[in-house]
Amino acid sequence: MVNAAVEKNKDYIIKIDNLGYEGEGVGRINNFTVFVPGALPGEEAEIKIVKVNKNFAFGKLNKIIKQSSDRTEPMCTLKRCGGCQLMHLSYEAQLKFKKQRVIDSIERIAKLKDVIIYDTIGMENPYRYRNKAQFPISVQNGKPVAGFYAPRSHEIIDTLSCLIQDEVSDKVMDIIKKWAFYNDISIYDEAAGKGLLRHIMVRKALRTGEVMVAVIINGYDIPHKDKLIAMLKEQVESLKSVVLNINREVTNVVLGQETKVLYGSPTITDYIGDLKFNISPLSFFQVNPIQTEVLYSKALEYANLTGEETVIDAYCGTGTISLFLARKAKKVYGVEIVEPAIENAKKNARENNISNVEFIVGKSEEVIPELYKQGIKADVIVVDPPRKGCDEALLKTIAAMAPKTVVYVSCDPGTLARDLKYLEENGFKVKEIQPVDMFPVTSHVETVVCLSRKNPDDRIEIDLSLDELDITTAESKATYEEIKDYVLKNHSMKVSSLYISQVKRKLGLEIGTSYNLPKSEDARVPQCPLNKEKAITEALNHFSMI
Ligand SMILES: C[S@@+](CC[C@H](N)C(=O)[O-])C[C@H]1O[C@@H](n2cnc3c(N)ncnc32)[C@H](O)[C@@H]1O
Repeated sequence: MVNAAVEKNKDYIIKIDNLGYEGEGVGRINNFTVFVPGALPGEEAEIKIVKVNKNFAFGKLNKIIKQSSDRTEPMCTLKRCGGCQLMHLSYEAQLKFKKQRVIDSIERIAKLKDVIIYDTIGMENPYRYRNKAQFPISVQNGKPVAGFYAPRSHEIIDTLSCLIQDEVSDKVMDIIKKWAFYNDISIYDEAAGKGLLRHIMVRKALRTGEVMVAVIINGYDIPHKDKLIAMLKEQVESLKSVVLNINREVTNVVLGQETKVLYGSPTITDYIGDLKFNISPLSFFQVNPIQTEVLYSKALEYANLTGEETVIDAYCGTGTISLFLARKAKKVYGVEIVEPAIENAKKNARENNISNVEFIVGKSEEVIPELYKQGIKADVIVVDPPRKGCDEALLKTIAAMAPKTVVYVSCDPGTLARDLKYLEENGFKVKEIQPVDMFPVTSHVETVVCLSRKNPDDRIEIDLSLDELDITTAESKATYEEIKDYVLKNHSMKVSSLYISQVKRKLGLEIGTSYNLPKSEDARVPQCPLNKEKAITEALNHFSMI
């Protein structure tokens, strides 16, 4: 693309002003925004422009002319892996960056001023903290490779040792690559949708040391499985479970719905605090067990329970937060969409002798309005949604239920700020915000927020009929603007709200009423071209909306 400000393949000198949300340096050339992965604020660098969009460009770092005092030598030797965006930034500066990201979203999106936002709680050792590794597998030069994708690409960077994973995952990846190579196991080709071996997942329980290996395949079985099990048993200490996960779909989603046990148990066990949890391959379990204790303690503190409260834990996964809360509350309802996670949650409650908790399978935005309809009103509601944030139907129900406290646990400051804005406008006050570093050396930020009802004596201050609650919506909540930004940034194309609506409707997602689409696809209404449809579909995938 020709652009008056910058030219592709040309070298420039740039001053970096700040860090973008994905950890890239951001500066301006001729008043035009340029993202430079690897560059830091305060640095002056020589870069080559590698991509030019209408509103911004990407530069490749050639040489640092003036270095930031926050720069550190990354401990990892992989230069092009897209896994850790901030390893070149001192840990102290990473924590500041994460706090600033939260402040920016709260001010820019939620438009809230004078909110207490604490410093990010970091880790003593910000390496080897993950309890779950999940790598795609592919073939390069005739050999299997596994690792993160290079940034903005589907090229796998073969990772012999990943410094944010437990050492056991390095060992398991090596064993499976060797087993696949020597036994001529076919490897999945993403473009063709053919081949057997797709992904490897390794989970290790921090406290018990138990290890689970999941082999994700585009098929129903693997040849030479006895050899694989023998190799794993011989070399992996505390191997508790080897499973096959069947994923025959042409999709970016890693795990399929069907799992078969090849060896040992279908679950592994770990502890958070003194609570014991069963974890199955499909269930969500926080990946940083040390910081999970910090996060949950904060959530419990914010819930401020006396033993008399009815609590709802929306998006409860395997019931971890629910069980933490149950010991201090009268009754807890946990709601989660993944059925095996709810089965684990029920088992977890039994094994921890906790009986005042009820787990319900379903979408929070459908189940919780239904509970409200049945007359159940929570005193405290905890939400811990995926990145796309809370569905509006759930937020409406929270506003109608008017609990005295809402605790919002979030892994995306943008959607968090959007939802806080809604809650502030509908009866709640944001009291304080605590970022917790769950994902050191990456650009991801986890936050826990305490909100209280603005008028504590007026329980139902929002006149909201249940008919208004769109409890059937399956639509998640990346905004149209977020989808447009994604498409612009990744495909250099502008897409209209109309086109997004058309694609969402085609995919069976509901459309916000404000777009007021015609009942039939009138020939006079412009139709989304295929290339834009593909880009929008990718964005919807990215935001986990499909
Ligand atoms: C960020 S995780 C939180 C899990 C749990 N609170 C924890 O700390 O382990 C989000 C969870 O929401 C679940 N989920 C996603 N969409 C959902 C929905 N619409 N309704 C209920 N649960 C949903 C996911 O399966 C996942 O378990």
